Amino acid sequence: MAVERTLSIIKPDATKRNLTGKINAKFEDAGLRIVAQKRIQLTPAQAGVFYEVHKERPFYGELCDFMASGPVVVQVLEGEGAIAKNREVMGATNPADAAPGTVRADFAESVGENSVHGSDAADTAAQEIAYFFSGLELVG
Ligand SMILES: Nc1ncnc2c1ncn2[C@@H]1O[C@H](COP(=O)(O)OP(=O)(O)OP(=O)(O)O)[C@@H](O)[C@H]1O
Repeated sequence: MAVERTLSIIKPDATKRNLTGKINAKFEDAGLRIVAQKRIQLTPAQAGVFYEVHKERPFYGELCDFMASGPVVVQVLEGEGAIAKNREVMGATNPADAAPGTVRADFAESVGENSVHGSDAADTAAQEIAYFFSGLELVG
């Protein structure tokens, strides 16, 4: 399987509860290497651009406000099959459906405030990484 990179976000509900280290431990234990990482505060408009694909969904406004409600940690994870592996470690969108031991099963508060984001495909991963990181910030 090819080595891939994926964009991960530790969302405001998780940074607020000091869960960054525990979530990163799950990524690293699964063989994902954190090759770039920074803590930033998004504006609702910046969150809106990131989640543009969801703009027709009823929860779009709520989602943008939530993503701007506190700091997020944006990070690039690297490893074999990293995109699918990260989504496996994250668990289902709704924590009630997430498999035991996943980030969302252990930490998410609701379907909206669900602790993490992860890219869903190679093309979106490339776009999402470029939204937050410059080439200079990405070391192998
Ligand atoms: N019914 C809902 N009510 C409120 N927020 C929601 C709802 N469904 C999804 N969301 C929010 O929108 C995000 C994107 O939804 P999507 O269906 O793409 O889930 P996902 O692919 O598991 O999550 P992500 O894109 O964050 O990795 C979710 O992670 C969640 O924060």
